[in-house]
Amino acid sequence: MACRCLTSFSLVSFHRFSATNNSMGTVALFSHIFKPQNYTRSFLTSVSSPLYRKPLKTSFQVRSVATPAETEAGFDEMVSGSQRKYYMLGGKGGVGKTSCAASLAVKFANQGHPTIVVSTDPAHSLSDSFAQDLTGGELVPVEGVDSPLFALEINPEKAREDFRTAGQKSGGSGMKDFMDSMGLGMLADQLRELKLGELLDTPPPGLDEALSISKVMQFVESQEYSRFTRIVFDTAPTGHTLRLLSLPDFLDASLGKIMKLKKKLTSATSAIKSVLGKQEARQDASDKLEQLRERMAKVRDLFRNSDTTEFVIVTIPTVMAVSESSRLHTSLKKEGVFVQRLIVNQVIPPSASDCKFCGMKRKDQMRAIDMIKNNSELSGLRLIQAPLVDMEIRGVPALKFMGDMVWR
Ligand SMILES: Nc1ncnc2c1ncn2[C@@H]1O[C@H](COP(=O)(O)OP(=O)(O)OP(=O)(O)O)[C@@H](O)[C@H]1O
Repeated sequence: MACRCLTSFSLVSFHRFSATNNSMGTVALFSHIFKPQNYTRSFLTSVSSPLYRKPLKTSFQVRSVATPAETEAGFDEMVSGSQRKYYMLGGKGGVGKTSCAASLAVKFANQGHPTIVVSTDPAHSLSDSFAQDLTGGELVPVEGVDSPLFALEINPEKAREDFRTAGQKSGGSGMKDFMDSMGLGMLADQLRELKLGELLDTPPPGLDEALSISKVMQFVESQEYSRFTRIVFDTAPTGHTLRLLSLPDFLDASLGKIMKLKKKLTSATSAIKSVLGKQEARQDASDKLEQLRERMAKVRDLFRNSDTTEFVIVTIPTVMAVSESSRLHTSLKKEGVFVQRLIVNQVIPPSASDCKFCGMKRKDQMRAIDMIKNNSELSGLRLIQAPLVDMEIRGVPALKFMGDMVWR
């Protein structure tokens, strides 16, 4: 007999409706279904299609995953207030970071927040998730949402290429332009002046993160972005993201060293010049470096300000993913980054069928969830369980569907 244990969260009906209705009709259908009071009746009517011989006991299945108060995300609190808010979603590869980030962005936009969703993952999947072409490294409007929602896939491939070609341009002016575009032009000047040009010859490790940081600096400073009240980051798997968060400190320290070196060189040169009687007035470039340091400090403070920024850890109920999430939380705490929510994604709903595989798998998942509850790093976080659905979550209506399950 076919396994029907996941059909309580079935997207099948959604796809079948999509084929015949326009997308707005589909959105309306799903917002109706996912009002808690409508769960039972709507599911019974929507999944009791010829595809399914018997009506499913959906009320039992849905409620058993979704009812405990501790599993609610507290979305009201996330959506309240017009102050600019940053949400970073991160975790192990493949756990559903993009789906959770995209669904959160759709939900914010549908609640009236002009929103940007930014991917800092070099292997982007925002375009796949929204089923729209969002590539190109620029803000692209997402279709099918109520308030402005823009997506941005930061393009590290292009940045690396630009880096290489910029270095080859005559006089290094290309490199200056490139670094300027990242808000780091001053650094290029200083490196060249200090004859540290070779540092600019090959793309340094961390260039992807530096690009993301430069974007964050633009969000903080530029008028162009000031109207957006929610910015959601779909981050890269753990290692990359930790580098991203520690980069402002690293750059700050490097800039500090460069400034010290520069001061030494400047005082040595001016001593020689004064001996030779050639004291000349010159702009104090250290001021500009100092400016850059201040901007870095702003980004660092932004990451660590619990009033404006929250990191949401996404995981799945496996021992390996839970262990990594625990380590991630330790590192985030060390970085001073505020975390209070943990999404456990792809939880198999309790099965009404006799599928042995699903039963075993669910037991295994429940053990991993117990592990979370007993883990000193994770037990204090608000645990949000998101069910495994039986189809890929792609396109705005599907993301809205997911958002209404996860972000309540
Ligand atoms: N709750 C869910 N039920 C079913 N499928 C899901 C669920 N969450 C995510 N998926 C699917 O799992 C796959 C991976 O999801 P997603 O791209 O969001 O993960 P990710 O953590 O961002 O991955 P990566 O680390 O590769 O960027 C996608 O095909 C997505 O549709």
